[in-house]
Amino acid sequence: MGVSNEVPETVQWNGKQVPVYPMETINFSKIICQEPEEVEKAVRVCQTQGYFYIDLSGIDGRRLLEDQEKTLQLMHRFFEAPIEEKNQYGLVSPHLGYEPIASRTGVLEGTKDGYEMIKVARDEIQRDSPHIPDVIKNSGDIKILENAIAGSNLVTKAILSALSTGLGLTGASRFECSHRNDKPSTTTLAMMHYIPSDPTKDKKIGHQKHTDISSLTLLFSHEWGMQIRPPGAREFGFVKPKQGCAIVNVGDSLRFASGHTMQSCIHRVVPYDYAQHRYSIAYFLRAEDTTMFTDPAGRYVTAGQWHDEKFFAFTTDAELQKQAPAHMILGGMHEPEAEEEGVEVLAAPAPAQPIAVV
Ligand SMILES: O=C(O)CCC(=O)C(=O)O
Ligand SMILES: [Fe+2]
Repeated sequence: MGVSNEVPETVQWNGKQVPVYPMETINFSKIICQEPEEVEKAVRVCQTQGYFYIDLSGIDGRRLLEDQEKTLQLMHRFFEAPIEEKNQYGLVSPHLGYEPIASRTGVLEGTKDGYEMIKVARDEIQRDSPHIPDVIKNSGDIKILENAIAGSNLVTKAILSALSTGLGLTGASRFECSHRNDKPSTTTLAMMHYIPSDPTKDKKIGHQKHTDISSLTLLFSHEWGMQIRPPGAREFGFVKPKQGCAIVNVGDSLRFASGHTMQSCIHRVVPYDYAQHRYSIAYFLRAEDTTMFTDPAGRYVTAGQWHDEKFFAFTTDAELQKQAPAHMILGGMHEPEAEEEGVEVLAAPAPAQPIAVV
C-alpha cells in the first residue's frame, strides 16, 4: 500500500469508527517574529478550538525536539527502576514528585488511571537541592531536565506573547505579565508512562476526561492514545502524533484570563494499541500563584486556588469527584448531549489496527 499523507477521517477503534480530528498547525519560527498572519491564526484557533500543533521542525525549535528525545531516554531509565527508587520523595506537592499507577480516576467508569508520572517543577529545579529522585539526579540528568523545561518555557511564552499581541493587550494586561519567570507558580514538567491495558478486562486504564489547569500545555508523545472533544463535538476522537510537532492545549487559566473567550481543550487518553506502552511529556505553563481571575462559577479566585481545588477533584475518589461542581473538571466547557460516553460501552474488544500513514 502506498504511503499517504492524508489524515484519515476515522479509525477503527474499540469496535467502531472513531473520528481522527484534524488540527491546525502554527509555525514556531513565525510566532517568534509575531508575523501578523500567524498571530491572527493562533488567536482564531484558540478561540474556536483550543488546541493546535506547533511546528518545531525549523532551526529554532529543533533543539527542543532533541531535548525531548533525551528526556524520553531518561524516562525509560526512571520508569524501569524499582518503585522504592521512583517513589523516593513520594508526591512532594501536586506539581512535584511521583504518582504511581492508579492514583486517580481512570478513563472508564469503575476504573483507576493507567499511568505513572514524575513531575519536576520549574521552580524546584532551580533550587540548590531539588526533590528529584536519585535515579535521575546526576548532573547529566539535571541538565536534560533543565533544557526540557527551559525550552518548553520559551515555546509556550512565545505563544502567550503572540496571543497577547493578537488580542491587542498592552502593558500589565499582557498574558506574559501574569506568567513572570521569577514569580512562584505551579508550572511543571510532567513525564508519564501508560502501561499496556485492555479496556475489556483491565481496571487500570488511561487518563480521565478533563481540561488542563494550565494556561498552555505543550505535549509530546510519539504514540497514539490522546483523544479530544472539540467544542460542540458529540464524540471524542483521536489526534494524530505529527512528526516535528508538539500539541498545544489551551487550559483553564488562559480561558479565564481571556474572559472565557478561548476554548479549554477537553481531552483524555485511552489505550489505542492495547499491548503498547505509551510515553508522554507535558509542560504545563501555569499562571503565577497570585494571579486573579473569574472562574466559571463567577468566583474571583487565584490561580493557586483553582489549581489546588481542581487537583483535589482529579485525585479524589470517583464518587466524591461526581459531587464536584460540573464546571471544575471541564473548566466551564460545555459538552453537547453526550451521545456516547465513549469507552464505557465496550462493544467489541478488538484493538485498533495500525494505520498506514506516517
Ligand atoms: O498523556 C497525554 O498525552 C496527556 C496527558 C494529560 O492530558 C495531562 O497530563 O493533563
Ligand atoms: Fe491534560
